[in-house]
Amino acid sequence: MPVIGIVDTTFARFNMGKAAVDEIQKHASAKIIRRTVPGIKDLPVAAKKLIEEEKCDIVMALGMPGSKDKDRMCAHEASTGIIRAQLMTNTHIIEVFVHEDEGKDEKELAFLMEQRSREHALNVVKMLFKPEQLIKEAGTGQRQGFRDVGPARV
Ligand SMILES: Cc1nc2c(=O)[nH]c(=O)nc-2n(C[C@H](O)[C@H](O)[C@H](O)CO)c1C
Repeated sequence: MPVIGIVDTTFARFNMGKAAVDEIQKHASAKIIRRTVPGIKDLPVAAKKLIEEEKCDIVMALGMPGSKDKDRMCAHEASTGIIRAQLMTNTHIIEVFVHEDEGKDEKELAFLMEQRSREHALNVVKMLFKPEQLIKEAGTGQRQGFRDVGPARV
C-alpha cells in the first residue's frame, strides 16, 4: 500500500493537514503519516524524514506564509529547502502554501486554505494512482483554491 506523508504547521491559521488527510481518505486507500511542525522553514527536513525514515512515496508540505516582508523571505527560503529535499530524495514533495494576504478577509482565507489543501490532495492521489488523468488535464489552466482559469483562447 502506498504511503503518503503529510506535514503542516502550527503557524498556519487553518488546519491544512486535516483537510488534506480527509480528502485523501475519501478518494484512495493509502497509509497516511502525519507530522506537524512550528513553521514553514521546518517543513523541508520534516518531509525528508518522512521519505527517508518512514518510506513515504510522496509528501504534502502545507503552510501559510504571513503577510510581512520577512514572511515572504521565509517562504522563499522554505520553498528552496523543499526543492532541495525533493532532489536529495528523488521524491515529490507537493508544496501547498497559501499566503495570508491571498484572502480578502478571514473567511476567504479559511476557504482558500481548505480548498487548496483538498485540491492538492487530489493531485497527490492522481500522481500516485491515476497519472494518466493528470496527462488529460495538461494545459487546462487548473488552479488550486480559487476557480480554474481554463486554457488560453486562440
Ligand atoms: C518570519 C517567519 N515567518 C513565518 C511564516 O510566515 N510562516 C511560517 O509558517 N513560519 C514562519 N516563521 C517560522 C519559521 O518557519 C520556523 O518555524 C522557525 O524559524 C523555527 O525553525 C518565521 C520565523
